[in-house]
Amino acid sequence: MAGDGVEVAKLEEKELKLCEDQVSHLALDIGGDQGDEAPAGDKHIVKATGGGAFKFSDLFKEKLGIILDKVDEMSSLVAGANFLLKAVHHEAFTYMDGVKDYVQIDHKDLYPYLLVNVGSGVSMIKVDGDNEFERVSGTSVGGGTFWGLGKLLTKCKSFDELLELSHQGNNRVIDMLVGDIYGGTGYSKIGLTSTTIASSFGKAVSQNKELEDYRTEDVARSLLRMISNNIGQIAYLNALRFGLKRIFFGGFFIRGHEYTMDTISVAVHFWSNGEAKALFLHHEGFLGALGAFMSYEKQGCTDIAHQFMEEHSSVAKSPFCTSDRLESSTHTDVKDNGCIECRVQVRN
Ligand SMILES: Nc1ncnc2c1ncn2[C@@H]1O[C@H](COP(=O)(O)OP(=O)(O)OP(=O)(O)O)[C@@H](O)[C@H]1O
Ligand SMILES: CC(C)(CO)[C@@H](O)C(=O)NCCC(=O)O
Repeated sequence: MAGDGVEVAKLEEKELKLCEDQVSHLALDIGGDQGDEAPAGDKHIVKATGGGAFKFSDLFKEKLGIILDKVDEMSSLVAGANFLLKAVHHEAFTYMDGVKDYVQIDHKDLYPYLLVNVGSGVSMIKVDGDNEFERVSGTSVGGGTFWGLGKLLTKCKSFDELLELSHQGNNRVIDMLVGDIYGGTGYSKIGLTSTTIASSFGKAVSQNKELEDYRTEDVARSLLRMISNNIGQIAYLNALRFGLKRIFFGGFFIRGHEYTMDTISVAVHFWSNGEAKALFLHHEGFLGALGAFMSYEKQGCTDIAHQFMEEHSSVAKSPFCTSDRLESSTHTDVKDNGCIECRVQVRN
C-alpha cells in the first residue's frame, strides 16, 4: 500500500480472511484513521464487482469502513475487455505450437465477438457493442474444477505448484487415446488421429493402479488438458451457434500458461476444422476489475477515469485511444506472481 495510491492484488477467499488486519491498513491509507465504527457519512466508496462484492460487503464495511459500490459482473467483464481491445496495442494474441502472435484488432470491426471468462466457473458472453452483450452460456467445469480436483488428486498446496506439475507431466499415461482403442492407428475416416484423446483419464479404468501409482505430474497434465479442452470445445460451439468469428479467452485461470493456451487453441482448431482461432488477452485476469473502474466514467465521475488515462495514455482526453504507453506501463507493473500492480491517485 502506497501513501498516495491503491495497489490491486488478487486474493483467494481464504487469504482475504487471513489478511483482514493487513487490509485494514488500506482503509487507513485511503481515508485516515476512522476506527472500526466510522460514521456512515465518512465512509469511503470503492467500486467492486463479482460475487466478492456481495459476499464481502459487510466485512469491508465493518472492518474497513469502506462501502463497496457493486458493479454488475458481466458488464464489468465486457467493459474491461472492450477497453483493453481498443486501448492496448498488443492485447490480443493467438497461441499455437509455442508461438505467440499478436493480432491487431480493427476497432470498427471488433463486434460481435465471444468473450469466454474462465474464473472458478466459466461465462460465455456474446458482445455486440460497447454496452451491448448477452451471457449466452457457461460451464461449471472451469478454473475452480482444475484447482479443486487437482488439489485433491495431487495434494498440491498452491495453484502454481499444480501448474508446474502439469508442465512436467505426460497425459498419455492416464488418458485413453484413439490409438489405444484402435491398436495404434487413428480413425482417419472421422478425422481422429491416433494421438487424439478418446477418453480423458480413461486408461485408469483398466490399469489396475491406485492413485498413488501415478505420477502427480501426469495426473495434473491430464486434468489440465481435460478442462482446457472442454472449455475450448464449448466456446467454439457457442461461437458457431451465433456465427461469431472471434473468441477471446480471459479470466485468471489462463494466467498466460502456455500449455493451457495451447490446449484451448488446439480444441478450437480441432472442432472448427481450422476455421476459428482462440484469441487470448494479455491482461486476462483483470477484465472485471478494470471494467468496474471504467464505470466511474459511466456515472459521470470522469475525473478518476480520465486521470488514470491521462497518466497512462499519450492521447489524454480519450479513454479509448490506442496507446502504447498504457501497454508499456502495465507491462512493467506485472509482477512475478502474475499480478498487475495498478496505482491510481485518489482525489479527495
Ligand atoms: N495463484 C492462484 N491461486 C488460486 N487460483 C488461481 C491462481 N492463479 C490462477 N488461478 C485460477 O484462477 C481461478 C479463479 O479465477 P478468478 O479469480 O478469475 O475467478 P473467480 O472470480 O473466483 O470466479 P468466477 O469468475 O467464477 O466468479 C482459480 O480457480 C484457479 O483456476
Ligand atoms: C457464477 C459465475 C457467473 C460467478 O462468476 C461464474 O462462476 C460462472 O459463470 N459459472 C458457471 C455457471 C454456469 O453457467 O454453469
